[in-house]
Amino acid sequence: MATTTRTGQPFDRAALESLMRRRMFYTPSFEIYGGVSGLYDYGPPGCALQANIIDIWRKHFVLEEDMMEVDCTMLTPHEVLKTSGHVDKFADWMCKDPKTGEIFRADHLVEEVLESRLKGDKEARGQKVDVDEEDPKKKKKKVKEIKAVKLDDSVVHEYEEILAKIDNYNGEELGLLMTKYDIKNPATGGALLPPVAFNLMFQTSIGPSSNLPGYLRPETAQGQFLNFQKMLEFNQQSMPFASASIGKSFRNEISPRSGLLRVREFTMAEIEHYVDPEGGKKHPRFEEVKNVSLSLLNRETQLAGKTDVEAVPIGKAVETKLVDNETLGYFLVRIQQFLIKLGVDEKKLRFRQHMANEMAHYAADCWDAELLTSYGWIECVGCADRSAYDLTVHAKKTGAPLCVRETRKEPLRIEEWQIDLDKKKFGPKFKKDGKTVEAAIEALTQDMREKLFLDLKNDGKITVDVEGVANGKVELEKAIINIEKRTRVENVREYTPNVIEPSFGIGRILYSLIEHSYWTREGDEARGVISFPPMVAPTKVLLVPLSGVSDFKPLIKRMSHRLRALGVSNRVDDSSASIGKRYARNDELGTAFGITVDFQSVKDNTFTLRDRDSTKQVRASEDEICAAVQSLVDGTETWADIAGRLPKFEQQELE
Ligand SMILES: Nc1ncnc2c1ncn2[C@@H]1O[C@H](COP(=O)(O)OP(=O)(O)OP(=O)(O)O)[C@@H](O)[C@H]1O
Repeated sequence: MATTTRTGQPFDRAALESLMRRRMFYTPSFEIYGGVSGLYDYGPPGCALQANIIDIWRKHFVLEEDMMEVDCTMLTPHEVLKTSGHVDKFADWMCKDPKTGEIFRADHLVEEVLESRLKGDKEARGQKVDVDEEDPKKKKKKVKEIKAVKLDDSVVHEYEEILAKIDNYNGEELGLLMTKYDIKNPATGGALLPPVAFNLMFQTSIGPSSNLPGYLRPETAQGQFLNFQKMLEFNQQSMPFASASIGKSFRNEISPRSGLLRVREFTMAEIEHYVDPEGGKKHPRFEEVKNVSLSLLNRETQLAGKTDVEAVPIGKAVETKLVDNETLGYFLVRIQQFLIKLGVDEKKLRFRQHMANEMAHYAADCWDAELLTSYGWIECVGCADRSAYDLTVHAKKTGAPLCVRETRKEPLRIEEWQIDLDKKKFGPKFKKDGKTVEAAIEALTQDMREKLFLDLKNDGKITVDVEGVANGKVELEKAIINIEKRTRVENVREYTPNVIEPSFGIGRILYSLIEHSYWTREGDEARGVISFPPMVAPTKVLLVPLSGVSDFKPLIKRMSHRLRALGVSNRVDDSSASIGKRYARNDELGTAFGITVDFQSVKDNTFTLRDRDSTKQVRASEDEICAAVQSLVDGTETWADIAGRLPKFEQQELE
């Protein structure tokens, strides 16, 4: 997809990809062995960038929202993921070419084929066509592959509608689409088998005896749910509260693609915010954010085959029930604020609501924060209201009380039908079936009890359906059973909290942020610049001695030491390259500032400080420069503030 940089230039993905490789932001894993698709290693700038993103995430969420962080294991026993539903349902649809053995992810294949036909239609109508490919050779090939075939307007509309809701189809529906639109192996034209489910979890066995099957976790959430009771206790039984976790997750993606955007091992940061389901899932801090507008792409728009977004203040979105509740709305705003703090381009951010089929059956509402990149709109954060599903299924399976018990302010008086059994007669009558019969009686609904009360009154005996006993029915006489309406006083309220879950893919955010921050500075040769906010930049300061003169060395050493003591990362470039070249090399890495040591520095201990984006410089004393850098990095001042109060340094020829 053709996108533009922050300065309005056409975005050149090939140039950025080459920069990423050259400067080792990230690189394919096991490359000298030929690599494995969907696995990447991060190099020094990538690691520093990721660490800074995670650091800001911790401050923005864990610290600001007083969350409880946990670090749970990645190895997870089969039983846990069976209970959560992942063993049966965590799957994508794949289809196989029986002739070549090639495997395609069904929804991606339908998407690609329809998109390419739409491109062919554009070509046939003489319109400009974008080709999504970083490798120039492959790009040329792809352009050649586009067949200029004009489609009927109605078919164009159908294709657009399908593409707008491509995440909404199950395997059967994808199979029908493939038949209806004659979708085959794009390379050979060979017919494909119907889509089958492929579970995305990596299976393993824990321990030497291989009798404890397990998986590498596909998300961090389950570990958090299983610790719910302990965390509630840690929080002095007080609700609402949230846990948070950062760590690796693993998914055996059918066709990893688009660099860091679809990989098989990635860092996730997830929050599980537990809320009382009664009272509309209010959030105590909603008032603070209610006027913040978000760009929302709602479900109805997508169902109509459109992608128009609407800017809506979250207060209004919750009031009109477009967003299900305050807590979900609060987190959508906090997610937006976090992404903008990182330096994401606000114009390339939208929140897309999940369609009914796309959401898990138990979810009340779900929105994805999507970022626009040259690969199209990419889901970077999912934010779902998972209702009480997870805690309920784990509690049911294990018997652990994953619920909240609260003393009621006012005791609750409940009128109800109660049943008493005369155990002395009941036991001998039912013998070995006693427990089964008792359980069936216990499980009778209030309506049923009322009916049985009348039967007992009128006939002196009742008949109860009991599964697992002969005939499936038992008879009980007045002498054994008594049914009465009584008042029960409940002092404690017991409920299973609902969960709002914001789930962040750190790699997707990191890559999208790099795309949003990258541009090229025109000059003798165009040079890449990555304009990360100082707080996010992998390295904050580049220290450059004007030349190799030995007088500069102690000053550089001292400055580096001082900055380190302030917690400001810095690197020295004392190579023989020109100052301009040295700055340019670091602009590519996103290094926010440059400090130059020159002859004047030796004389009066003043230094120049250069801003990466504007290339403007100021000159001031060592103390002033260090203080300025610190406030720029922690975000208390901007470059405009610094340039406004420190003397300008005009010697641009240093560039
Ligand atoms: N294969 C992957 N590679 C990188 N990040 C991923 C991958 N799968 C999921 N994520 C990240 O984890 C977040 C939460 O996961 P979630 O289960 O909601 O994703 P998903 O809906 O399965 O994603 P998709 O539909 O793109 O496969 C996503 O928003 C995304 O940022």
